[in-house]
Amino acid sequence: MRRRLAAGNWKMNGTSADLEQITALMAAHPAPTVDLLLCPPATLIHAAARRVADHPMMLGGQDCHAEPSGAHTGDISAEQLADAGARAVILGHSERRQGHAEQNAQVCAKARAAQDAGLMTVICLGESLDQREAQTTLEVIGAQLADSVPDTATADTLVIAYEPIWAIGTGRIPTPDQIAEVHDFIRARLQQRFGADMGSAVRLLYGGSVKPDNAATVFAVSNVDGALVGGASLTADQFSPIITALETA
Ligand SMILES: O=C[C@H](O)COP(=O)(O)O
Repeated sequence: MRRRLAAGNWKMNGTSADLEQITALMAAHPAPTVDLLLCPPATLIHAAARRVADHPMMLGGQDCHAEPSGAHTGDISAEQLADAGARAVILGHSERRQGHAEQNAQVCAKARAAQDAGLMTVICLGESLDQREAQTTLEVIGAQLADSVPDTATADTLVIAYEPIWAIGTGRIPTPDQIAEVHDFIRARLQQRFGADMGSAVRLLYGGSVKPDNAATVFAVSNVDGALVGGASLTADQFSPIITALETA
């Protein structure tokens, strides 16, 4: 039985004043029955970690470098994220793939580094609108999955997030059938590659315009074990009902 996971990605949003949202979220969910992960900007991880000390909420980074240290100005290593209090890291988000030209091989190297640092990895996959319209979605997802996920991944350290690029921040969301098709495909590919036990244990998140009013519909879909939420994770008022929908799904 996979434990569900509600993950929030603040992207490049938030300053120390927004730590109050984390406090409010913990107050609203003192004993969550699903796993919670919040990925604020790196500047807030340490302070956030102090706030969540006595709460099961996990904190995560939004990217890491593949090397543990060195001359990489502006980058952050997985070890540094862990040292700041992170227990997970998002990797291969489409905003990194597009805005920083990240390739699958880089994502894979980062995932290995994150695993070495003891971090859970949330590896993002997703097709563009052009790719969906050209009916190459499964081909694209299959290639990203094969080349972004390291052979050394384990069920405890690997989470996959399916995020169609055209659904991110647009208010446009795939139909339940479209989500099911991709999630079932990812599940089958994981089972083929890693065997039935591990392939069945890896959690699969959907991401892209998840909001309080559509969360229950998304969570009812086959092989959806939770969500990676962007905009609606920025405030406790918006994120809390999504967490509740997952708890009651
Ligand atoms: O990482 C989160 C996703 O990019 C989804 O963002 P969104 O919920 O704002 O569409």
